[in-house]
Amino acid sequence: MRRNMVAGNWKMHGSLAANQALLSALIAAPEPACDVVVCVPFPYLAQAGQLLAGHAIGLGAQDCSMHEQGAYTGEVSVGMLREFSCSHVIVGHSERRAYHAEGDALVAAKAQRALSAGITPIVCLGETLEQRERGQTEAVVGMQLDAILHLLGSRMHELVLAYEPVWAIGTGRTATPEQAQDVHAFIRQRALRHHVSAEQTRLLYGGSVKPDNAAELFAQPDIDGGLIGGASLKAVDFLAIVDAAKHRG
Ligand SMILES: O=C[C@H](O)COP(=O)(O)O
Repeated sequence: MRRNMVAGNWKMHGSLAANQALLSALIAAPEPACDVVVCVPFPYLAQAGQLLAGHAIGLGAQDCSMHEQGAYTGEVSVGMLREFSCSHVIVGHSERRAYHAEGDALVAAKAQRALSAGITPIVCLGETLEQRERGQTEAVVGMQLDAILHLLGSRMHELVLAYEPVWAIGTGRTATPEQAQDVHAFIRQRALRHHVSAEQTRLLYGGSVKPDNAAELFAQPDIDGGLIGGASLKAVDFLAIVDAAKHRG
C-alpha cells in the first residue's frame, strides 16, 4: 500500500518572518497521518531545517544541479542540499521547463543525481493547455516519463512523480478528479511498457489543489496525494489539504 504524501512548493515566496510564522503553525498542528514535505527557496533551507528539526515534516528544495560540483555559477548541488538535511527535491517543474528550457534528459539526470545523494526526487510531468486541446496529453506525458524510465526504471519505486497539468497551475482551474485519475493510471500503464512496475511509486497531483477539492482528488485510486503551490503558503489551507490526504497509508 502506498502512503499518501503532500508536498508544499513555496516557489519564490517567503521571508524570514513569514517562514517563521508559517512553519511554526505547521509544527504546532497534530502530527500528520501522511508524509508531509515543504520545498522552500534555497536561502531559507537553513532556517526551515532548524524550525522543522525533530518534527514530522520533511524539508525539500525546488531544484538541483545535474552536476556534482565545479564551475557552475548559480547552481546548487545535491551534496549541498544533503548538508541542509533535505529529504526531497523537486525536479522538472513546468516553470523550470518553460522559463529555463529544461528538457526531459536534463530532468532525468537531475533526478538521478538526487538519488545518488539519497534524496528523493519529486519529478514533475504535465501537458500545456494547447497540448491537451490537441489530444496530446498522453503523448507529452508519456515522452516525459520515458526519459525517466530510460535512466531510472530500475529505481522507479524510489521516485515520487507529480502530474501537474500546466493549465491547472496557479489558475484556479483544477483538473477534474477523473481527468487527473486518467493520467495517473496512464503513467502506471506506461511504465509497464518498459517492463517496470510503478505500483509502489507515489503519484501526486498538482494544479490548484485547495482545501475544498483535495479530498475528492486524493480519493482517486491512483492519486497518492498532492504537490501544492499557492495553498501551501497559508497554514490553515495547507493543513486542511494534509488532513484530506490522511485516508490511505
Ligand atoms: O508545484 C506546485 C504546482 O505548480 C501547483 O501550484 P498551485 O497549487 O499554485 O496551482
